[in-house]
Amino acid sequence: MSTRLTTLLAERSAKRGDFVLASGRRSTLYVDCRLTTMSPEGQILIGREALAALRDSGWPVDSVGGLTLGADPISYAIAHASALEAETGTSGMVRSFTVRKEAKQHGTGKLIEGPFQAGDKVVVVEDVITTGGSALKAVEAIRAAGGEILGVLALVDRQEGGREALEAAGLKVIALVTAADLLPLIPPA
Ligand SMILES: O=P(O)(O)OC[C@H]1O[C@H](OP(=O)(O)OP(=O)(O)O)[C@H](O)[C@@H]1O
Ligand SMILES: O=C(O)c1cc(=O)[nH]c(=O)[nH]1
Repeated sequence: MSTRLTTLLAERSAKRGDFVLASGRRSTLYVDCRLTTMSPEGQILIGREALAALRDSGWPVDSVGGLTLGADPISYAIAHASALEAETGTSGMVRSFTVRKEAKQHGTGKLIEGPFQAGDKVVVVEDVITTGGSALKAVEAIRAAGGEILGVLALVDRQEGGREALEAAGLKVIALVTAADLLPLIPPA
């Protein structure tokens, strides 16, 4: 993990305050990853580093995606980086997709949008893991649609039990940055 990505997350995304989280927990730390993942520099760094982590894992990944919205810019950056890598010749491209929180109520009625295919070997993407509940929701949706889950890739692991919950469900977890990496870089409240 580059110091630059950790620094970007600490400077732009990490906030101290009083926050209610997706799980209903309260926390004095919030990592608004979108401020980093949707920025030009974040897109380049995350695409490059997340793809490198996937390649290092040895997982034969066909596609990446997770529960909208946090996962989306990360998944798309990985797909983009894989296309750039493929231009220089060595590795296969990685498709990206989005898992909606609820199936669309009109049009195609899809829960999973984008070029996901049944039979894909999938890495589930997360921006933040807290309890792991959102990643597990994505895993269920992808399995129900015929995907095979290789593991979970998160930008930030808050180290609050989510990794353990995912591992207990038989899923390997890769995190690019942890709360322990960020906390020393954030000013006290
Ligand atoms: O590990 P968990 O306890 O599930 O918490 C982490 C999730 O919480 C946030 O989603 P949220 O639904 O708040 O936001 P989003 O719609 O902006 O992605 C974040 O993007 C993760 O997906
Ligand atoms: O658990 C959450 O909902 C959560 C934590 C966090 O640090 N950032 C975020 O976007 N969501």
